Amino acid sequence: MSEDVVRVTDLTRRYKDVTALDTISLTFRKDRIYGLLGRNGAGKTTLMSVLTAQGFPSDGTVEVFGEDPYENEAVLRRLCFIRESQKYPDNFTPAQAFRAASLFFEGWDQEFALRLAEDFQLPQKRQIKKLSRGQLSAVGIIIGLASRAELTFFDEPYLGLDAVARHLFYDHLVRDYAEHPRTVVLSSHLIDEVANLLEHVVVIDRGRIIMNDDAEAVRGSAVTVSGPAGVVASFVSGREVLFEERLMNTASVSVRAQLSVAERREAAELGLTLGQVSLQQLVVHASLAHSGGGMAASQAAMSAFEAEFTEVSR
Ligand SMILES: Nc1ncnc2c1ncn2[C@@H]1O[C@H](COP(=O)(O)OP(=O)(O)OP(=O)(O)O)[C@@H](O)[C@H]1O
Repeated sequence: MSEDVVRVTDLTRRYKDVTALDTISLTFRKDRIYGLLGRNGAGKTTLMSVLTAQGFPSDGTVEVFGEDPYENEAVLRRLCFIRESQKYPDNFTPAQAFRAASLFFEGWDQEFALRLAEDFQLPQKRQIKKLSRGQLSAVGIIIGLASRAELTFFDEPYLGLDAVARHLFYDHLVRDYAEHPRTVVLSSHLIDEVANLLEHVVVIDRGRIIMNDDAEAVRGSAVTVSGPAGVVASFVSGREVLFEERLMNTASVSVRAQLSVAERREAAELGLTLGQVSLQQLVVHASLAHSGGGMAASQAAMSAFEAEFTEVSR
């Protein structure tokens, strides 16, 4: 039996003159945590909307649990989609939202929901419309976690959440996932924060997939070499330079490379320092390159781009 819970083939989604998704194909496997990353307007929400039947393809096919999800109750009951701007019925309290969720999701764990509500310090009897922005996000996060849906989408779920609450979310997600494996698709601009959660990374840029790889493989695909500029230059010669920074006579150059033990030893003998390139930097570089930003970017350009890429409105 197939381990794919999602199978998308040549999916295109157009909104009038905007092509939000452009002939993309991908699969999401059972019991993995996916990061769905990309710049503003890349097409992430559109993809999640189509997969959860809240939007429909203009072209191509979408299968979720082997079936077309559109108006398919049996499939939709196995999905949970938590959006950035999640809406609830007027006058609902969190307690009522949890009750409604418990009726819909077979795997709902009320005890877990209450524990999460306590951790997030969520007033459960206050009307949702009176909650703060961060508390509203907490309601969505609790429903997303406690539903234990086989396929859970979190689309930038933490608008307004403070750093403590965001880390609570990450901790609970990882721990609960270990006990109750399922497929989670997390869209986020805070790549460094979520990097350690992700097992697989899908990056979309202007409606196209530009990266679809195991997170470990992505992380291991590059290295930063630092030291005297001339020595660094000759060590990285012939390799694809992702970005570089120079300060006086020293340089720090990130290159696409998986160095062998011998190469690492050689670097050490030359007095060079090797460092990891973060997932965020690699994703930003991929987006920058796809946007026509050229090959190697200066560190300043990278930083500016990174700030723009990871900016979240609060
Ligand atoms: N209902 C709509 N009508 C017209 N254009 C739309 C509609 N929804 C989305 N778009 C456009 O489709 C593109 C993809 O939007 P989408 O919301 O999927 O991006 P995103 O990757 O989720 O962005 P963000 O990170 O900013 O949330 C954008 O150019 C957006 O303006």
